[in-house]
Amino acid sequence: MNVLVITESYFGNTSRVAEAIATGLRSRNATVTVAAVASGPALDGVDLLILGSATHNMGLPSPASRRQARDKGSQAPATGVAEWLEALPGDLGCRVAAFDTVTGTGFFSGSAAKAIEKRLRRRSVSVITRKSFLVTSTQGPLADGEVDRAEQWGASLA
Ligand SMILES: Cc1cc2nc3c(=O)[nH]c(=O)nc-3n(C[C@H](O)[C@H](O)[C@H](O)COP(=O)(O)O)c2cc1C
Repeated sequence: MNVLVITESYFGNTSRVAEAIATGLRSRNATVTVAAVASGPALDGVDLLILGSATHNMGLPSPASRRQARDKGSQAPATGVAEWLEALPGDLGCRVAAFDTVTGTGFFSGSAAKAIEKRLRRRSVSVITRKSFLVTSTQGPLADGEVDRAEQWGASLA
């Protein structure tokens, strides 16, 4: 199975989760590529697409939230998952899962993965599953056990 994991990460935590997901998938013999969304990854030959993003202002990062992240010291990419999805053709032609990183798990924390699911639903693409991973602050690090949880989630997707 060919898997592409795409990440939008500002302080490295979402990328760390993506690598752990990839480790889990590879343990089940999947072929996995992890790519930053700003590199404009292509979907050719992909069986499973896993989209992951930091949660900003309860949803997907925007130009304004990227500036806020930059003010907090991040190396903010100029573009993200929202823009990448916008540029895609209607039918992605593969299964899609989504994940995010959040600083809280309550309703008011929001979820970038949920926003991804919503955007895809508008174009009649369903997300097979989504998961949130907890960071201890805006800059991280990830909460205890989240890397293991990400690895297990990855393995479960293969
Ligand atoms: C501008 C901005 C807005 C944020 N808004 C939220 C939010 O609404 N909910 C939340 O749980 N975390 C929020 N966060 C914290 C991010 O979730 C956290 O920075 C991110 O998960 C870290 O992942 P990264 O290292 O991959 O960027 C926000 C962070 C920034 C910079």
